[in-house]
Amino acid sequence: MKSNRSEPDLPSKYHLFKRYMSFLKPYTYGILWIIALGMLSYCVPLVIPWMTKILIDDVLPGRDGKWTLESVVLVLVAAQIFGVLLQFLRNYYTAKLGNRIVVDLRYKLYQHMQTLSQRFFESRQTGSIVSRVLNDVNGAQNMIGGGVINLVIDVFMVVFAAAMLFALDMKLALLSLWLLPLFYLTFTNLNVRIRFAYRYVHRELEKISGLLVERIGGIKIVQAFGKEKAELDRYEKQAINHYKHSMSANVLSNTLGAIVQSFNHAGTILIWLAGGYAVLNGSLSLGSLIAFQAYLSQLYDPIRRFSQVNITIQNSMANVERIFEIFDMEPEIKDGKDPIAIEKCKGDIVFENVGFTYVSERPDPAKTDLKYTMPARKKFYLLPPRTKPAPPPMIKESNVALRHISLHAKPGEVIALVGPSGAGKSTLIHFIPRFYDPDEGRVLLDGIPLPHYRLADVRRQIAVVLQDHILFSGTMYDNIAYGSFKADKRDVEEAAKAANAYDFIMQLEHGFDTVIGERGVRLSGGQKQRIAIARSLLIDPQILILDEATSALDAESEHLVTEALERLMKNRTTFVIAHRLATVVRADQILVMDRGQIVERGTHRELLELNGLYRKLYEKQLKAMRPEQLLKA
Ligand SMILES: Nc1ncnc2c1ncn2[C@@H]1O[C@H](COP(=O)(O)OP(=O)(O)OP(=O)(O)O)[C@@H](O)[C@H]1O
Repeated sequence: MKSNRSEPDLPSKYHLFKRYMSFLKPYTYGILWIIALGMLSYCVPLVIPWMTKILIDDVLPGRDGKWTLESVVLVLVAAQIFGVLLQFLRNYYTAKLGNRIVVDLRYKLYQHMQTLSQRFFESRQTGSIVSRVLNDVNGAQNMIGGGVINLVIDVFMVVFAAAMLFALDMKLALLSLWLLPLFYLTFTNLNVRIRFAYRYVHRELEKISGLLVERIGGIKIVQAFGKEKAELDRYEKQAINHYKHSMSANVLSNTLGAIVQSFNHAGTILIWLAGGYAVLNGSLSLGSLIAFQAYLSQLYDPIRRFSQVNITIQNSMANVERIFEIFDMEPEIKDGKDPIAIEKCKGDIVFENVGFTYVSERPDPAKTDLKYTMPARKKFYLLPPRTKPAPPPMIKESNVALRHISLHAKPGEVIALVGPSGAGKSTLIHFIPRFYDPDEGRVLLDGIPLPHYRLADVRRQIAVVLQDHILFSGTMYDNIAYGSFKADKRDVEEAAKAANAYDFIMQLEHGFDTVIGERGVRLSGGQKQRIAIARSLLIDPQILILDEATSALDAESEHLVTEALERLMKNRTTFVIAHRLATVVRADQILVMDRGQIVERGTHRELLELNGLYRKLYEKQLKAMRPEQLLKA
C-alpha cells in the first residue's frame, strides 16, 4: 500500500490541477459550452456602455447620425433580453455539469473505497470516510462550475474591456492598468495561505463528521451512561476548532478582497480626475468618459471577482487534494498476476506457520492542529503558513497478534476456536476471506496459497456470520438475498425455512416485504441471527466463518438458532469462535489460543484429559457457556 496515512505529502497545485482536469476529460464539451455561453452573456454589458456613449454624445444633443432614440432603446432592450436568456442557460448547464461531476466522482470514490483493505476502515472513523465522499466531492465540483469556468470568462472579459479602453483613450487606458502589478503581488502572497487555510477547515469538518457518526451510532450508550453533557462538550470543542479555522480562512479571503477592492476604487477615482481634466480641456467627450468608466468597471470587476473565484478554486483544491489522497491508496489485498478461478472449492484449509502484526497509525490526540498552531484562548485567527502544512503528528502502534499458527481443516470439519479475550481468535479467521494477508507463513485453500486465486472467487466460497449480525435497511427479502446473485423467491423462502426464520417472518404484516431498519433495530437478537443464517444458507458456501453471539437468548429462541446453525454447518468447513458449549463439544478440532498462539489442540475429551489451559477455561468459563443441545451433540 502506498500510504495509509491520512495526510501524505501534498502534491504541487499544478500537478493536482492537471490530474483533476484529466479526470474531468469526459466533460470537456460541457465545460466549453458553458464558457461559450458565459462569453456571449458578457457581450451584453460590453454593448451597453457603447450605446450609452452614442445616446449622450449623438442622440440626446440632436446630432445627425444613423442612430435615433428609438433604435438605441431597441438595441438596449434586445441586449438585456439576450443577456437574461443566456444567463439562465448558463446557470442551468453549470448546475447540470456540477451535479454530474458529483455523481461521477462519488461513484468512483466509493468504488475505490470498497477495494481498500480492512486496515483503511479500521484506522478511520466512519464519519471521516463519509465526509470525504460527501463534503469533499461537493467542494471539488465547485472548482469547475464556480471556479475555472468563471476564471476563463473573466479573462476574456478583462481582455475585451481593456481593448475597449484603449479604443476610447490610450493614455487613460494605460493609467488604469497601473494596479495590475500591485494586484499580482498581493495575490501571490495571500493565495497560498488561503489554500492551506481551507485545508485545515476541511480537516476539521472531517473530524466533526467522524465524531457525530460515531456518537450518534452509539447514542444508547451515551444516554445510558448519562454522558450527553460530556458528548456535547466534546462536540463543542471540535466545532469551535472548525469555527476558528473557518474564520482564519475567511479573514484571509476577506483581506485579499478588501485590498483588491481598494485598488479598484483608487483606479476609478484616478480616472475621474484625469478623465475630468481631459473633458474640461476638450480632449475627451463626456460620453466617452462615462463609457470609459463603465468599461473600467468591467475591467476591474473581473479582477475583484477573481479574488472570489480564487477562493472557490483554493477551497476546491483543498477538497480535490483530499479526494486524491484516497484514490492514491492502493488496496493491500488484491488479485495477483493471472489469478486462478474457482467455481466451487473443496474447503480444505491449511495455515502454515502464520504470523501477523497489526500496524496502525492514527493522529496524535495530544497534538491537534490548533494546539500546535494557536494558543487555546487566543482571540485572533491564525495565519496559515506559506509553506505546505505538515501532516498532523501521528502515533504509530504495532501489536503482534499471531505467531506460528499452523492448522489443517479438512473439508466439512468444524474447527472451534476458544481462548481468553485478545488471544487472536478473530484475527485468525480474518485470513480466510483475505481481510488481511499474513505477514509470515501462508494460508492454503485446497493446497494452493490463497493469494493465487481470484479474490472474488475465494470470497464467494465463504459465508461469514458475525456476532453483530449486520442487517441493512431494506426488506426482509433483500437482507436474506443480499449475498446471492441468482436467488429467486422460492430459494429465499427455503433458506428462511431452514434458518427457522420463515414462521416469524410470515407472522409479520408484510411478510418478506417488511422493511427493517439500519442494523435491523426492529428485530430481536435471535431473529437477527436467523436472518443472518438464512443469508448464509442461500449462498451455499463451502466454508463457513462463524463468530457466535455471546449474548444469551431465551430457551425457545436459542433452540431455533441452534437448530438453524446445525443445518448451516452441515458438510461445510466451519471455523467458529465458540460461545456455546454444544459447538465446542461437537467440533472436530478445538484450537485453544492464548496470546497469539495455539497452545493446545484436540477434541473436547482429549483436551480435558490434557489438564492444561482448556481444562482451566472449561472449569472457569466453558461450563458456564450455554450448554443447550449438549445432549443432542
Ligand atoms: N484492528 C486492530 N488493530 C490493532 N490491534 C488489533 C486490532 N484488532 C485486534 N487487535 C489486537 O490483536 C490481538 C488479538 O485480537 P483478536 O480480536 O484477534 O482477539 P480475540 O481472541 O478475537 O478476542 P475476543 O475474544 O475478545 O474477541 C489483541 O491484542 C487486540 O488488541
